[in-house]
Amino acid sequence: MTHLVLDKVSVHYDGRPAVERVSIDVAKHDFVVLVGRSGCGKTSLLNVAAGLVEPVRGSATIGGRPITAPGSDRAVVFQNDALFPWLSARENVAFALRLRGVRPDQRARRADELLRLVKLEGAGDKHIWELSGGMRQRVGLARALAAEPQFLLLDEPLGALDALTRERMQTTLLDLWTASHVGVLMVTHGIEEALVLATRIVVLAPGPGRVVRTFETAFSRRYAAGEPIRTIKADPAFAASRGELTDAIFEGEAA
Ligand SMILES: Nc1ncnc2c1ncn2[C@@H]1O[C@H](COP(=O)(O)OP(=O)(O)OP(=O)(O)O)[C@@H](O)[C@H]1O
Repeated sequence: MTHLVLDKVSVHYDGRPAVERVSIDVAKHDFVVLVGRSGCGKTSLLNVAAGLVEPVRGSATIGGRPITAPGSDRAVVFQNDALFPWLSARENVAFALRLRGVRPDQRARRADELLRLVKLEGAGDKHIWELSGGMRQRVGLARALAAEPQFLLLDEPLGALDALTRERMQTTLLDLWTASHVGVLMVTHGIEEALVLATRIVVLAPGPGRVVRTFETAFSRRYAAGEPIRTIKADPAFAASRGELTDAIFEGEAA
């Protein structure tokens, strides 16, 4: 099985350490979430995985091959992803299909399949400026999946959304992850979001960024197995994990 592996990665900016010796292993079917206080290096690590930042020490590999640049095996989605506002939702997704070399006569059908996957069936003709924030973010995800990546790299993809839309998008993300068999590496500031989505949570601390705890979690697999998200969140085990994760994030911080 293909793994995306960061092995003892250190990142420096202008000679100053931002991340020290962090190791993360994402297999296909994993949903690994990075959490931690501001400045602990979450985005830097995602950028290493994306091939946008080169570590000063350690290695980043995918399927054993070094990551040296962005590649079609990884798709990145940011908080405010730039879609083309003058194109329709379908055309935005079709654009990514064109880059992949999909034949013109197949693009619209495939784009509609991807829009269906993110629950935007029927919105293909709408222009981006006609869509809500949550709908735009779903177009961004459909476009990312158009490249048929093995791994999705998500940097606060739901951060700009209102609380209710964000909650709904969490289950959309889980549905996508289940249906598309991609490995996910995601950054979030949301503690509950991390618990809902992750199969593994990596807690980082700043000064410089390092791993302080790793949690294996089962809530997202329970959702994937058919348990309703409300039931999962009402489980006392969920509240207990939330407390434990919060403690791990703020451990060592002056009260
Ligand atoms: N391009 C850059 N040039 C210089 N310093 C940088 C650069 N990018 C990040 N840093 C520094 O590296 C450290 C880690 O930043 P990074 O953005 O990876 O953390 P983060 O955990 O994602 O933060 P946040 O939660 O605030 O988004 C910070 O101290 C930041 O100031």
